[in-house]
Amino acid sequence: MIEVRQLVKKFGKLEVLKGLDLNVHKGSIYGLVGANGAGKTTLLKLIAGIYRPDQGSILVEGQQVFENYRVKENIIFIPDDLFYFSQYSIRETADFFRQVYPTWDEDRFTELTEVFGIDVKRRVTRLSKGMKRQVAFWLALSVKPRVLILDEPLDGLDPMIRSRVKKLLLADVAEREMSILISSHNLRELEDICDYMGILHDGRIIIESELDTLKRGISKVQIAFSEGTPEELLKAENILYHEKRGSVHLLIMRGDEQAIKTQVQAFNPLLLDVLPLTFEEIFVYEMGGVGYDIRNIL
Ligand SMILES: Nc1ncnc2c1ncn2[C@@H]1O[C@H](COP(=O)(O)OP(=O)(O)OP(=O)(O)O)[C@@H](O)[C@H]1O
Repeated sequence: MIEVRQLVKKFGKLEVLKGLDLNVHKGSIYGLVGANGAGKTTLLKLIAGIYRPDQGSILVEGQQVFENYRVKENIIFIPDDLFYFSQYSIRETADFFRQVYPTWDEDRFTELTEVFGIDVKRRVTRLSKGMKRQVAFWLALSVKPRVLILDEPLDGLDPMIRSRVKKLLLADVAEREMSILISSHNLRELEDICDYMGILHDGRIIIESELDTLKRGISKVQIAFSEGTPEELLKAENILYHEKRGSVHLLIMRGDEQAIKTQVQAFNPLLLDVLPLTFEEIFVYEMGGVGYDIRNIL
């Protein structure tokens, strides 16, 4: 659905994206994460066709995006900093969307009044920050795009609306195979809704995986032994991180839960706990591998 190959983007001398590859499958939700300034917004703007790539290609449904209005008609981008025409009411903004997007669904717009419930005569720029964000989703969902690109999307929505918007997004993915690319620092929320994850670091996607696969392949292990610790176990190649707290060893190990249990039980531990990592822990761990401090998450 979205295929990004060897993408390079520079701002003056600053090379933000350095040959980046990314794949979003049709009908999936892809969570894009990375440190502040990693280049997430830049990447989303490139995929939405707002920026021109310096090198590489961005294909959406097999077609280049930049200056291709046919493809852009099927893409909605909700940016972090929303833009609305200053004099327009919600109704006038909706009319503008109806003219721009051939897939605009007026019935859906009316139906969604029940969810968003803001008077359509109100001028959008005079609404609160959260209400402006609600209008962005209201309009986006009424377009029924094939691709939805969201930059820090749910920030500022109250918990009730947040949960309803998530349900609406998931329903569109399930029913119409809409694809969503979503950038957020809220890893718990991403873990709830995404099926793929990509970690952007130093201008590239350093890890791209189905979330389940990512989670199955790595575990947090707590072990203790009645007598001395078997050095042989601690030398195992699949141990990615080791720390001793009192008599308990905390390990991050690659491998599925059963394989890890079999491996460790051979050394007769007094205590053995194999726990899944949350996506937040996996992210912090993987970033640890590229120079971040991970001690505090264990
Ligand atoms: N229009 C621009 N002109 C010059 N530099 C830019 C421009 N847009 C972004 N940058 C720079 O590119 C880098 C990546 O910025 P970007 O906004 O894409 O990061 P981000 O991953 O979205 O960050 P955050 O998580 O803080 O929102 C930063 O160093 C930023 O200063």
